[in-house]
Amino acid sequence: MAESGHVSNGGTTAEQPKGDAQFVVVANRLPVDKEVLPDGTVNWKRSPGGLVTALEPILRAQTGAWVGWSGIADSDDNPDIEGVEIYAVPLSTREIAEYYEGFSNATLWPLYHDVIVKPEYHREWWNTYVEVNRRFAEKTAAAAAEGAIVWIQDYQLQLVPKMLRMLRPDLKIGFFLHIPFPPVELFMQLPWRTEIVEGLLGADLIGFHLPGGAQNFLFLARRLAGQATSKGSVGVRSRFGVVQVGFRTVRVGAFPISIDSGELDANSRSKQIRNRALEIREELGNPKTIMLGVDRLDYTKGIDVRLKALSELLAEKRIDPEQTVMVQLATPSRERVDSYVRMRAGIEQLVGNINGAYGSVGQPVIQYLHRPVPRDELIAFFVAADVMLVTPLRDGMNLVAKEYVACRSDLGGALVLSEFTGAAAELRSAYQANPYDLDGVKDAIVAAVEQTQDEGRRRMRALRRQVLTHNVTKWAESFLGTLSSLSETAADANRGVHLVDGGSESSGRDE
Ligand SMILES: Nc1ncnc2c1ncn2[C@@H]1O[C@H](COP(=O)(O)OP(=O)(O)O)[C@@H](O)[C@H]1O
Ligand SMILES: O=P(O)(O)OC[C@H]1O[C@H](O[C@H]2O[C@H](CO)[C@@H](O)[C@H](O)[C@H]2O)[C@H](O)[C@@H](O)[C@@H]1O
Repeated sequence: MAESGHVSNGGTTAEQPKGDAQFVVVANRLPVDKEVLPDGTVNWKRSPGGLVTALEPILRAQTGAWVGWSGIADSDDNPDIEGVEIYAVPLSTREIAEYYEGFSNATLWPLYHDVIVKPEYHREWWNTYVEVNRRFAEKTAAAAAEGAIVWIQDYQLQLVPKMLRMLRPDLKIGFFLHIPFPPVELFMQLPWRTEIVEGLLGADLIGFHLPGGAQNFLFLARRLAGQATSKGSVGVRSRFGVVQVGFRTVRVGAFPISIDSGELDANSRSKQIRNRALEIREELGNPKTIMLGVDRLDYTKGIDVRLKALSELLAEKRIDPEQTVMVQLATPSRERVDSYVRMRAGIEQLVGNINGAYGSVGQPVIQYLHRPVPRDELIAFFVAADVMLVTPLRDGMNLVAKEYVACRSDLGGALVLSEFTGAAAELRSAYQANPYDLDGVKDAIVAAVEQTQDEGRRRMRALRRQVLTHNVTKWAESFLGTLSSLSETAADANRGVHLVDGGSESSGRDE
């Protein structure tokens, strides 16, 4: 890899225009969604995600800026948000097809999620990914003040750290990956694997949800970028890995994201939500058991897994269709990507098959909504659900699992959770199962349905202890605290760390 310090000496220009933001967040999407009211007026609504909730106060407390795309094709909208400078990066229809739907969501997304569907490798998609990442880097360089802290988010922007460092070596740059970082054998498929690893190594701190992702990355930094790295195990918010890039030291760590658990806990206790939860149960025909799934409609989420498990349990009469209703809330997602179109058809066919076989007139076993549900309604569903089904084949974290737990101050309900979510590492008291083992999933569902009240309360208490003490603010503070405190010099940074020399691409495996 071209050592960034070296490149920056030759490649940066003193005249690079600078902005005034001391803290800059860079993400594929802006923190607001455009809403056109019936009278034609435009309103920009804050996006509901946890990332926005956690970062907004940090952005407002200083001169903060957010660089991102508005989510609309060919738009030069640059919304005004009080307290945060917005730097919109416009994307053309072609760029959305090639950078967002193509390279981000039909190449990287399936590759990083265990190749559940086959990743597509197209050179023109890659070229557009490079172009768009460059545009994000340039916008960020223009927004950031001298010495500012910049936090780049996620797989859509993995080249931005290096591009930005070349433009602005004065910045402190953090990067966080919200999806899993794959095992070496899968990552090696990527024709542009070295460029991606080198792109990330432009950061001072690279964060993953889990230590396993951090360790996969360290191996690849040694193997593909030929850099010396630390070899010991990475801890959670501790024992950071080290990559020595020339005179620069890059830290690599695990920072599991969370939710605004306090706010959800408080909202879910309100009388209005409690009443709505009771109403939902009534509307569903007062079944003994309400099961719930809440997901973006994505093949990684294992919606088919839970439907197949339920179908077999109904066939084996281990679950009574007269006493059970499953609600599946599915937000439309990436609807122009082929694999999503196929998956939606498959899920809707399964829902139809199950209702056809086990439902009765006016009483389907599965109630399926293909649309986002307003936040308060979603909270009421969490409060109403006896069994929450979270069964992804692979998921970086899965915030839904944590949201369910935060909403159960009554200590009711049970969480069935795939082992292959990031959340499984923290939510040990859930009914965990391997989503590829259908019998295991079925047993977990039955155990959750049949749990005694005492057992349920014991498990939920333990889950809530974890979720309420580790909220999204703690996540942001632990990442940004680590980034701000990093030592400037390699000598300081590496004190006591044993580094293993890197091998080049052609030298074969070094372990
Ligand atoms: N049908 C839905 N209606 C409203 N919100 C939803 C729906 N499905 C998912 N969400 C919200 O979207 C977020 C999903 O986050 P997460 O589980 O981490 O998965 P991902 O980010 O991959 O979609 C959660 O905050 C969840 O409440
Ligand atoms: O922006 P979209 O293409 O509509 O997709 C929505 C987001 O999906 C991904 O979420 C991930 O981040 C969550 C929070 O860290 C994590 O819990 C989940 O497991 C991940 O799948 C994606 O990473 C985001 O960039 C997207 O905006």
